[in-house]
Amino acid sequence: MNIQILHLLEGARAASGLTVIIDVFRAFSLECYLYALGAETIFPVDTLEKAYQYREKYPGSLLAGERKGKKCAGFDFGNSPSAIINFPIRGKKVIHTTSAGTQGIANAHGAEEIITGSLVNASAVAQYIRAKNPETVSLVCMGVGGRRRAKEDYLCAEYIKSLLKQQPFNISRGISNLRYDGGTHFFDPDRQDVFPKEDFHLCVKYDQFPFVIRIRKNDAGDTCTEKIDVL
Ligand SMILES: O=C(O)[C@H](CS(=O)(=O)O)OP(=O)(O)O
Repeated sequence: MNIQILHLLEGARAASGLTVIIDVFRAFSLECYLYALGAETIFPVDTLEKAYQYREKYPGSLLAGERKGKKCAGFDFGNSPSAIINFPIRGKKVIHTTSAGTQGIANAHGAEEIITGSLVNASAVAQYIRAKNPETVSLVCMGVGGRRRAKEDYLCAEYIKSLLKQQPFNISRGISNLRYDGGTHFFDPDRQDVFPKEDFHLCVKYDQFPFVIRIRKNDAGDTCTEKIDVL
């Protein structure tokens, strides 16, 4: 198994084989929490226009996501896991657009298969890959806005790689360091309305979900996701 770690939007475009689009803060952590709360499916989209269009197309659906971290106009919620915990999600379709994570999915044209990656389901991702045993695995770290590298996504990629290679890895120490490099904005008192510290804690609870999120097309040909239990 050839494992490559790629970065940002250009990394998504270069990805091949079984591709894991990684976004720890916060897109794919949020999606795991949405599925854990019973979401029926999630539509990851790149543009706001498509998000609003899908809301019309799929009556009763919810809109989630951000631009510059902030909830978009007319959306039901932003990109914050802590904000959805008490929201009635069960059975809902959720349309999700973000600056980095969902852009990675939209740009991974060369991938054979796409799943999402985050610390909260990292072991499940590794288990899924091991079971499939593909020739090539691309771990794509989406970073900040898909344009600037971020420590948390690289940490997640290295962790998944270590699990695949069955090599020791100190994930707890890596997570402790994120508090000071990668996740500092969650501890800025002036930005708690957009990046609450609860989100940091929810996004770094590693290996809590025993499922992966796989990208597929629905009957209408729209890109959506499905939750696959693996552990
Ligand atoms: O909402 C987030 O945490 C980020 C904003 S940005 O990429 O740091 O500008 O979006 P995401 O797509 O989840 O990385």
